[in-house]
Amino acid sequence: MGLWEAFLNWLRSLFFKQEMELSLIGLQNAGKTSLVNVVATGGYSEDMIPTVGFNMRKVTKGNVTIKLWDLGGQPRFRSMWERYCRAVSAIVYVVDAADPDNFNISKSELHDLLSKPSLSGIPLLVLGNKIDKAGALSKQALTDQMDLNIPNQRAKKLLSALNSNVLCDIMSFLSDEDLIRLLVHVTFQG
Ligand SMILES: Nc1nc2c(ncn2[C@@H]2O[C@H](COP(=O)(O)OP(=O)(O)OP(=O)(O)O)[C@@H](O)[C@H]2O)c(=O)[nH]1
Ligand SMILES: [Mg+2]
Repeated sequence: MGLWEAFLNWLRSLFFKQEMELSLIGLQNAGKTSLVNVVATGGYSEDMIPTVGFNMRKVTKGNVTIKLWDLGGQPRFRSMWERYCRAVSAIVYVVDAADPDNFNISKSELHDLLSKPSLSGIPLLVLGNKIDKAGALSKQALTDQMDLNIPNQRAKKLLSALNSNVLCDIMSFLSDEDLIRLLVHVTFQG
């Protein structure tokens, strides 16, 4: 980063507090609450209980405050997903990349959600979790599996989403290690 740009960023940071809201969704056991815990406290535990309904957590780092809606992934909670995604800055869809038995249902739930007119235009980040496990799909394989290969028009939007502040700020919350563990694909629905 150039000196001038760094200076401008510093100046900006004095005046602007950024706030954003994210919704974490995906099937049960995908690792959403674990991700929230990593972002909020850096802690990770194998001993988790399924989320009933939803949890909300606010995390502040520097000038950025992120409100995280962590939704339950069991079938009985999925009808709430849309309601909690309507007004957010970005949707984070978490997939267990090492659970082939659930890829199809995860894909259909994701595409169901993406077909909702109320959610068009909201950036979507698809995270392939559990890539530490044997047999976890690679980024490309998961992209194919989830049917996220997007035509040219969308690909352009994908690039603009990648460059957008919102997603950059989300990224800056995660350590390199978490990112490598989690990041699979970013796309943009519009
Ligand atoms: N191996 C491995 N296990 C993980 C990872 N992330 C989460 N888990 C485990 O997956 C299990 C489920 O994690 P949760 O975070 O509760 O999953 P969830 O998506 O919040 O589930 P619901 O609340 O039911 O929707 C826990 O036993 C976690 O320890 C990961 O990156 N690798
Ligand atoms: Mg949970």
